[in-house]
Amino acid sequence: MKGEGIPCGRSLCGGRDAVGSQQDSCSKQRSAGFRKPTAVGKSTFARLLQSENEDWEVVQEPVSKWQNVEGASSQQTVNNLLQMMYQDPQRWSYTFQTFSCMSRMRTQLQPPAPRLLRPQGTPVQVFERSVYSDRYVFALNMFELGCISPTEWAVYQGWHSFLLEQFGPRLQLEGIIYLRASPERCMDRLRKRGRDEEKGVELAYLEKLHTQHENWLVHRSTELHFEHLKQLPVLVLDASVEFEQDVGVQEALITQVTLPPAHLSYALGTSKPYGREVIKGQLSAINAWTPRHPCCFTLSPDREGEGRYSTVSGFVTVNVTAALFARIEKKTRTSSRMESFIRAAFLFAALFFSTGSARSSQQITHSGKTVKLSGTPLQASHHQPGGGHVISDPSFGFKSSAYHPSRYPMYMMQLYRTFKTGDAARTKAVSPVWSQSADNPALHDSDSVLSLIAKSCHQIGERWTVTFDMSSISASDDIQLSELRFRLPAFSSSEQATIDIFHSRKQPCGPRSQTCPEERLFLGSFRGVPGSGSSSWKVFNVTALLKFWLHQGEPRVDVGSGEEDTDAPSGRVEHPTTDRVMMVVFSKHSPSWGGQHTPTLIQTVEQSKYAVKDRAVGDAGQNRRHKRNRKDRDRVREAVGAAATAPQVEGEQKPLCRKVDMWVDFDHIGWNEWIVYPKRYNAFRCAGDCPTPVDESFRPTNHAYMQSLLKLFHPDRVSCPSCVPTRLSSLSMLYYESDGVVLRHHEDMIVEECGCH
Ligand SMILES: Nc1ncnc2c1ncn2[C@@H]1O[C@H](COP(=O)(O)OP(=O)(O)O)[C@@H](O)[C@H]1O
Ligand SMILES: Nc1nc2c(ncn2[C@H]2C[C@H](O)[C@@H](COP(=O)(O)O)O2)c(=O)[nH]1
Repeated sequence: MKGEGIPCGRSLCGGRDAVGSQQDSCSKQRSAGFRKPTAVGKSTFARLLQSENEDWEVVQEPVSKWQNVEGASSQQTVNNLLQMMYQDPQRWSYTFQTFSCMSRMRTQLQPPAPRLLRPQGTPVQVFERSVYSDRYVFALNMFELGCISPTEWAVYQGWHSFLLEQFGPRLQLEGIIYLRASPERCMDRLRKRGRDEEKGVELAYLEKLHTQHENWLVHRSTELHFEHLKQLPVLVLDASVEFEQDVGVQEALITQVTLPPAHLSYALGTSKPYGREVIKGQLSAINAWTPRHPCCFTLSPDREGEGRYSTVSGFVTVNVTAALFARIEKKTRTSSRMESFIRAAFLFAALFFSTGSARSSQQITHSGKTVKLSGTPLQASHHQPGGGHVISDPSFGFKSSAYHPSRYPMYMMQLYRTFKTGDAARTKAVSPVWSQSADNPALHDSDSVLSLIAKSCHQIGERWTVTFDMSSISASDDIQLSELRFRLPAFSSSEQATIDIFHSRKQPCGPRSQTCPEERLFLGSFRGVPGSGSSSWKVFNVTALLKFWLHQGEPRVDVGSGEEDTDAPSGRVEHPTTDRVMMVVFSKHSPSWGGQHTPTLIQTVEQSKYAVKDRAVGDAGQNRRHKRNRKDRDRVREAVGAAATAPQVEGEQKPLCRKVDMWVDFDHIGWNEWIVYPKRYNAFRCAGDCPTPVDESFRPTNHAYMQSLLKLFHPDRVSCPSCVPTRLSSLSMLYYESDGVVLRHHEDMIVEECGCH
């Protein structure tokens, strides 16, 4: 194993070649110029995170301490251990790892900054690397390179395990963010940084470090010695993108870190006393956020026995940051704010990598006891040359991307996030945080939010014309609020603007037609003052205008050819629309408006052009899909709660009716391309026998009770009552519909309770 895969041009551990067999093997296996790797952009990204939210504290890696090792008295000679390690790795690697690990330990143990201990807020500590990367990346790497001898490695591991056990939960993390970029990209950034000590670092070394990170965080093949670490959620971000200057990419990355799991706030925000089962259910809901990889938040065994959690005061409701790291804690047990805060410690484990992928998850700590959350890939975002982003399969780079070609509307992601966080009572309320009409009570009745990107936007002097395809808004939508939003510098700098709004839908056209006839309907016009307010989004309430058009209006029809630009008057300026000009419609589906019922998920799927597109593939595709579906079904089956699927030992009593896990991964059912969030959720299901006679705890109907009595007295006459869902809850989903993205609540998606009926 030692030195395996290491380029061996020159010795990495130069200078010690002649010292014994261990050193010999080292010198043979290591390539020359081993210097330090890294520079993926951890510090840069960490600064970004910190600037995003004042509740976040980024604790930097103590590199300066390594560069200036002070003697016992601070007057003594100062040594640059980092440089010594790079210059003579064989001599200094063990010493370096001892020192780096101790300094990391100190950093992780230090109390959070006082500003984080305010009574409000949801503090999160973010560490640049940790005692775990010290061992499972760097020290291991040095050992494999032969720069640390087997004896040194054994000694290192001995004290590392001992100390970590001693400090226990104080050193535990709640999540890992793996910034992933190719070794080549890291090399570029390392050169750009131009640190003296790193001048001799070669690509081969970065590649080796890359492999260590991949083994630990992606392939999960590194042997770990701490149970909690095995469950630790890992969010992989594509750090190869140039995010330093690009606000859009920054937003996309930050959103991935902070996007909350579905139902998190619900889980943490209600005010009833919690029983263990309730907590479990809530945790499962939180887990819904973590698609793809089984498991996540579970109660640790030591919590199981307790049976009852505290009231709501025992919970910290976290806003965005809670997404990754929520710590359930009981105020009655915690003596200080410091103990009770949400210590969402990230480890910037990653440094040097190839194309990105994402896993995310978390661990909740409750006064030293832990509830673990392990995770799944989040969407990784590629920056497109055109300035937009596409969301691709998180495992891109390893398997084919499934991405939606259109821009992933940041606004909707934020709205989803806000909505989830504010979904305290799992009502149908839509959080108005992102709306200027925040105090509009009508919003609380909305059950869907549709965002439409303008098809075009142009300006002639003070007159602005925006065109949307409104076909996805139906008369049965009871519009609660509609906002026209602009984020265009030219618009913001205008003193006055007259805005004309059009609806237009391209007519179906022949396969060869370039220009299809286009019918434009004039919705209305209004005057506004864009320059007011400091927000970058200029928002206008167009609810009345849209309602009028939908229900009473006699729209003016303006038939165009699709080539209207040709006779455009001079002075006309076209503006970009993606993420810049949009209409957001909050509505409630009302049968009274259109005589229909709220669309069921089945109707939604049937009407979805994405789903239709999927069905339209030819026979070959069909066959492939069938095969895949079979595989997927198998996978789904695997994901179903182990307890429920475990084979029954003959004669052993079957478990009684209860709720068990049933993970629905939208990828596995071919819906991943149109569902944005969640990618996976725990729908639960009911499994087990109904006893005869059935008792109250199974919430039987009278009929079921009678049936169970009959079964008791005449076993052959009737079957037992069935174990079925007796209470279901809704799931909020963000998905593409027509040309927009919609946030909608679908009823009866999650089993809350099972019983015998
Ligand atoms: N996403 C990025 N795009 C372009 N340059 C970057 C990016 N991230 C970091 N850099 C640059 O790369 C160099 C190393 O970044 P730094 O944040 O110090 O890395 P690390 O903390 O991981 O060692 C710096 O010069 C920084 O300006
Ligand atoms: N041999 C080790 N080198 C390490 C360790 N931790 C960090 N480093 C190196 C890598 C860089 O040269 C420098 C700091 O890196 P950043 O990329 O974070 O700026 O220190 C270690 O544990 N062992």
